Amino acid sequence: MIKISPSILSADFSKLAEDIKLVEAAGADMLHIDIMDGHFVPNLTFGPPVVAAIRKVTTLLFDVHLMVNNPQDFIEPFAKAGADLLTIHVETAPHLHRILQCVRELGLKTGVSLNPATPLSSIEEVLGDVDMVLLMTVNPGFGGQKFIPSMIHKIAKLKKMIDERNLKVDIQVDGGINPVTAREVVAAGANILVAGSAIYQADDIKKAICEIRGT
Ligand SMILES: O=C(CO)[C@H](O)[C@H](O)COP(=O)(O)O
Ligand SMILES: [Fe+2]
Repeated sequence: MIKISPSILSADFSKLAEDIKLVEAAGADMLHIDIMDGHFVPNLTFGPPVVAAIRKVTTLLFDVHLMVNNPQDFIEPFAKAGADLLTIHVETAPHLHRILQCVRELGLKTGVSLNPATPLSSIEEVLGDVDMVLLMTVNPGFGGQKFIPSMIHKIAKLKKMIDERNLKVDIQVDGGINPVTAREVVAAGANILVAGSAIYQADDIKKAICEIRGT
C-alpha cells in the first residue's frame, strides 16, 4: 500500500488551512511539514505555533520533517504542537539513539532521515528503533528541485537491509517526486511518497495524488 504525504512547503501560506483541507479531501494519507531553521538548511519555514494552529484544521497524521540543528531542543515543542511522526536528520544528531528514545517516550512515531550523500551505514545500528527511514532524493532546503537518479540504488539497498533483518520499517522518499519518479522509487522499495510541487502546482490535486500513488 503506497501512502502519499503532500508537503505544505509548496502550499499558498496566505491560505494554509484551505490548502491543507484541499489535500485532505483529495485523499492524502498524511501531511508532510518541513521544519527548516536557516542553519542546517539555507531556508526558514515553520515553528511549533504554526503546527499547533494547523492541528486545529485537519485530522491528517502530522509527518514532521525536522531539518534543524540541535533537534533535541525541538522534540517536546513539536510533540505538544501535535506532531504524530517526528523525523530527525542523522547529520544533526550525534546522540541519535537517545533522541529517538526521547521521541518514542513522548508517544510519537520515530523517523530518521538521510541527506543524499549520507551513507546507509549511519543508521544500521538504529534500524530496529525506527518506524520510518526518510531518504532525501534532493538536497534538503527547497521544494521544486530535480530528483537525484542515483538515489534509486540507495532505496533498493535500504529495502534489502530492512528485509534481511525481518523489520517492518517504512521507506519514505522526499524531493522531486512526480508521477514518473514515483514509479521508479516504488519499484525500488519506497512506500511513503512526499510530494510538494507536483501536488500543489497541479490543476487537479486529486488526480495528481492518484497518479503519484499509481491508483
Ligand atoms: O524536505 C523538503 C525539502 O527539503 C520537501 O519536503 C521537498 O522538497 C518537497 O518538495 P518537492 O516535492 O517540490 O520536491
Ligand atoms: Fe521534507
